[in-house]
This record gives sequence, C-alpha cells and structure tokens, in this order.
Amino acid sequence: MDKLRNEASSSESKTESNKEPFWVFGYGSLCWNPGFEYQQSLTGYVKGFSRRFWQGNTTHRGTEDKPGRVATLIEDKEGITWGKAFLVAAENSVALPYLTKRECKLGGYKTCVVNFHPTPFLPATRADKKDALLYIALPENKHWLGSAPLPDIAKQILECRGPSGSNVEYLLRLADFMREEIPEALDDHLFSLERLVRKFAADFKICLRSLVGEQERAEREVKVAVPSNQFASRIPEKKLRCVNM
Ligand SMILES: N[C@@H](CCC(=O)N[C@@H](CS)C(=O)NCC(=O)O)C(=O)O
Repeated sequence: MDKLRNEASSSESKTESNKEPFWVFGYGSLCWNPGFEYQQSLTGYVKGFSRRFWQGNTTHRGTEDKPGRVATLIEDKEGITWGKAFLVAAENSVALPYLTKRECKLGGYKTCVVNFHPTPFLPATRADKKDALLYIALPENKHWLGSAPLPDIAKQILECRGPSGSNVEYLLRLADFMREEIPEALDDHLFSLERLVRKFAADFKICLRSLVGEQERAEREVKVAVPSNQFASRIPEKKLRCVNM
C-alpha cells in the first residue's frame, strides 16, 4: 500500500532556484476540470485508497445551509483509485497557488505526496511510478461529512448546488470521465451513486440535463499543451438526457 507523504518534503525541493516539473493527481473534479496549465496528462491510479463522496462542500457544489458532497479518498489496504495525473512545468508559478486556493482554502483538502502509477501498457519510459501531489480531505477538516447510506448521499447530491454548479454535474462528469477515459476501472461507490441519482431524478421527474452546465468537453481541455496519451473513447459519448422528455 502506498503511503501519503507530507508535502513539505516535496515543496522544499521546489525552491525558487531549482524548481522542477511536478505531477498532480486528480480523482474528483480535477480529472475533468483541472483549471491549470499542464504539459501532459496520464491516466493511472493510486494504491491503498478508495474514493468516497464523504467530503462536504459549501464553496463549489453546495452552500453553508445545504452543503454538497464531493470526492475524497479513504485509506483502504486493498483499494485502488483511478484518475488522471497532470505534469506541471517547472516555470508554471500559477498552478500551485491556484490549487492551494481551490482545494485547501475553499475545499478543506490538505496537500500530500503519493506514488502515482500510470496506466499499464504505456511505453516503458512512461510506465514507472511517479511522485505526485494529491489533495485529500481528512475527517478532521471542518467540511467533513463522512459515511451515510448511499440513497441519502444520492438525494443530497440531487438537491445541492453551489457557485460552480449543481452537485449532480460534479458526480455525472466524474462518472463520464471514468467511463470514457478509464473504462476498465471499477468504482462501485461512484457508479452506484450515479445509478441512484438517475433513478431518483426519474422518480421525482427532475431533468438531469437542466442540472448539468453546457460547458463543452473541448472547452475543458483547452489547457492541454501536449496531447495526452489517452485511450480513445471506446464508449460513444454518453449524452445526458432529460429523463422526463
Ligand atoms: N482533490 C480531489 C477533489 C477535488 C475537488 O473535487 N475539489 C472540489 C471541491 S474544493 C472542486 O474543486 N470543485 C470544483 C468544481 O466543483 O467545479 C481531486 O483530486 O479531484
């Protein structure tokens, strides 16, 4: 099992004089909306963790009165969490302050360093595990919500929205990302939540398309400086459909 390491040891290595490129691993909204410039991206996984929608959020996908739920990682000896890592150029002095504000200040996440394992079968030179920065929400942070029955989490996601949009959009874009870029990855928690949200939306006659922003995939990928080595999408683009059309 890979252990989280304190980021201080890695940030010390990025002093002004000898800054070097670094990897950031995303497993939630960073997968589909990194928001910073990067040189390349690789799908892959971290070992010893499972993804859970157990972090509350009042600044992006919820409000103080109705906090939404976003992804974090919990330690799980047998767990593997798939996502996407982004290589940030040494001269990029914007990405870290941006991530500190978005993840730590606004989201309650803390910065760690973890072993990132690129998707196997890449050209050997790119398949070695790499140190990556990772933002994880731990139980002691003030936004922590923790475990709840999946139907309750699904209903909470269906009801919440914040300055960045609906909590449903957050869930469905992550599920879409996993299906399209890492179709072989399993994540029972994520896809069970997606199924429940779609079911409740149908039961309550809620149009999902009205809850998901129209930001096109192309817009979200504007940051790629070098085409990433991604699987071609083997599953036709899944259109969100109005369940009561
Ligand atoms: N740290 C996780 C989760 C990051 C995440 O989802 N953060 C939220 C809450 S602070 C966020 O930035 N949301 C932006 C959005 O929902 O559009 C990741 O690596 O993706």
